[in-house]
Amino acid sequence: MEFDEEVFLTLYGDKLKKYMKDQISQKMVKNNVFEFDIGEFLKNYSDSCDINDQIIENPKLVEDPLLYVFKESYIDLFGEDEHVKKELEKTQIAFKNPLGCDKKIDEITSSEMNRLVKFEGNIIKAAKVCALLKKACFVCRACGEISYKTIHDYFEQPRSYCKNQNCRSEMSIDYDSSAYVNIQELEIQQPIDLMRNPDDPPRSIRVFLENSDGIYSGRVDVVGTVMKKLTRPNMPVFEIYAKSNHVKLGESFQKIEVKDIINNYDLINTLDELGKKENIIDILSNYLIPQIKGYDLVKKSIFLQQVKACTKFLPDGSELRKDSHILLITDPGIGKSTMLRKISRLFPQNSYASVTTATGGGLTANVVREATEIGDGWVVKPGVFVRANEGTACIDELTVDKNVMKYILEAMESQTIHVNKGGINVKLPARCAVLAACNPKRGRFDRNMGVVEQIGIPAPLLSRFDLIFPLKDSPDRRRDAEIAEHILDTHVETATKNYSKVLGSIKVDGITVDENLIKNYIIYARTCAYFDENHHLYAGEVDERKIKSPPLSKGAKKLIRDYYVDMRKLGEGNNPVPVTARQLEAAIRISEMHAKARLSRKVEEKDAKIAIDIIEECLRQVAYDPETGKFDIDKGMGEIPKSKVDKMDKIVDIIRELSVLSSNGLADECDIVEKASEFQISEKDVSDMLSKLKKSADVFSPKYGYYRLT
Ligand SMILES: Nc1ncnc2c1ncn2[C@@H]1O[C@H](COP(=O)(O)OP(=O)(O)OP(=O)(O)O)[C@@H](O)[C@H]1O
Repeated sequence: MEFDEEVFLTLYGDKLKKYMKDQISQKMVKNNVFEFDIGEFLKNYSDSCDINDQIIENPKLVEDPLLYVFKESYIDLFGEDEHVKKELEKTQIAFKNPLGCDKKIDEITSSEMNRLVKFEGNIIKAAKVCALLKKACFVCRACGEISYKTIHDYFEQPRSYCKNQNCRSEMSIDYDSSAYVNIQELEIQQPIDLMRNPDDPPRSIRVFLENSDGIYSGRVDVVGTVMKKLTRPNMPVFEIYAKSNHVKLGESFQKIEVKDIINNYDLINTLDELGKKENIIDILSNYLIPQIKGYDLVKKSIFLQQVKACTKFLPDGSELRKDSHILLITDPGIGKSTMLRKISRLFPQNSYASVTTATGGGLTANVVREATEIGDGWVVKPGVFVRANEGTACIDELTVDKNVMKYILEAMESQTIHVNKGGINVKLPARCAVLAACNPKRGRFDRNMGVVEQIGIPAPLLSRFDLIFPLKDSPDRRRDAEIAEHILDTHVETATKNYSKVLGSIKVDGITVDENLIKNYIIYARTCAYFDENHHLYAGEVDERKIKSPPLSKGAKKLIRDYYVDMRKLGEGNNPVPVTARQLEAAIRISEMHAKARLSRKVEEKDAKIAIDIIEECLRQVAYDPETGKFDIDKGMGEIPKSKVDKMDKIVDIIRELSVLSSNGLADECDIVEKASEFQISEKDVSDMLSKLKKSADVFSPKYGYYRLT
């Protein structure tokens, strides 16, 4: 359809003028950009629906007549003086809500050239914001004629010739009188949930975003014109890119999904019915990772982690962490990678990475030099934690690289990633739960050693995990037979595509529960959409501060407080310190998750009881000191346990005493061992502690077998 400006203005000029006058008087033009909301216009003028097609087909050609109408509307409203004239010359049109041009990134091909498209994707690269010459002011050096010309194609040298009949000479650009806009170069990747095959390499497209305030991460909706750029001087080969002046941070995935849920009354009734079942959390969590048999408490904790705790904001607007981080330390081959991969595919915001292949920057964010068209080449590349914002970052083989663990600490506590390099200084949101997994230091658990000595994770990072599950692979005839049966059934069902016993859906009192229903249930619980009073809030732009969520009941508060105080009491005197404030907050978070997971309007005592039981079970497995028979949180969080600290002090006293008594000021290791045995400290413990004291430079060994204090 050939575009004719005259015909366009004849057909739509009056309606556009009326619409624009209404819009201009309602909201001032921001950054010289008038957002023309096509959908909104058609609501007012449904008989002009052809305009939508005209705009999609010829976005560049339509801009000028739209601008002409805009200027007329503006002058009708505010009159015209030199200032208004100058401002109007800088104005541009941004298209919003075009109808019928939604594309997936892998569908944006040469057939879309010069057309308007709408697509969504994740920002995987973002350069710094620069200034773009948008409206060139051309001056004729011969006769002084001045004209303005919008630059549509960045890669063509702008040219203009004098319109004066007697002149017609080429004009030159007056850069000082030209109009500029912010521009940012982005690379946007197709989200995994929009891919036909999630295992295919995702497509990405370069986007030049005009009027950008600086956007560096997140899932975005883009409206833009498909353009081309010559890639080689001597071959007609072009790279496709999108030129946009309207990018909107996409609403988080669950908010989009929850809109579908709250409009589906049958689904709401089904979910509400499920929430009433007595042991619904156990049923759903056990079915969450069907291919793995057993580890019910781990699966329950992972299920609750997906539900997330309540969103709470402090008066200063900062958010209290609602994500519980979970660490699995497992013997080889028990299914940790399978569990992480399964969770990473549950929702688009969930991401998976293995530290064997990911760098610290790859997990958090990188600022690197790359070939960009604009800017000085520095680009921000959001990592797994940023891409998992509002979801879960599944990090496998956590301990294979000590350097990587340093990067993760900030992300897990502050839930933001701060990058400041190459002139780019931004804070990226990383409000995600972490589900991490690793093997013990020596590859598998040594039954003679405490768990924490075998973890190899620095204490500050270890203490960020609400729950730590050491999973040992101990041969057990009955359990091994069950797992073997389960694995065999899994293989048979995947081979025959007959998902029945292991991978098929389950019945809960007549309700068929499949993976899709579980996802909906988790979103329904996570967003508290089961509170009717939240439904209208999810209909439009969601303000999380207004979402109602289950408050802690008096009984639950008392239970958590008493648990904390009782366990802290165990730390009195010479006893090890059993819990810290972090475990208290973990108890609050997990109680809230459990209440939400059963669609309860209140966090009750039973939720707090279960949360405390889960935490105690972890403490028992990780922080329990077999020698003293007590909980020692320092042991569980990677510090040296109290009992070891007592023994360590004793060894130091012995070295001090023997050094003073000996002629050369050194304590002989044999004498240390003999003296230590009087305090029930074994030779192995003496040797361990001497090596720890040497490593911490508390003792010095000038020659083999002899020690003195530093
Ligand atoms: N309890 C289980 N139930 C069902 N399948 C299991 C179980 N444990 C292990 N498997 C199977 O064993 C295989 C190994 O699992 P996976 O690769 O996840 O182990 P891993 O713990 O990651 O091993 P590694 O620590 O060596 O990486 C997978 O095919 C998994 O399905």
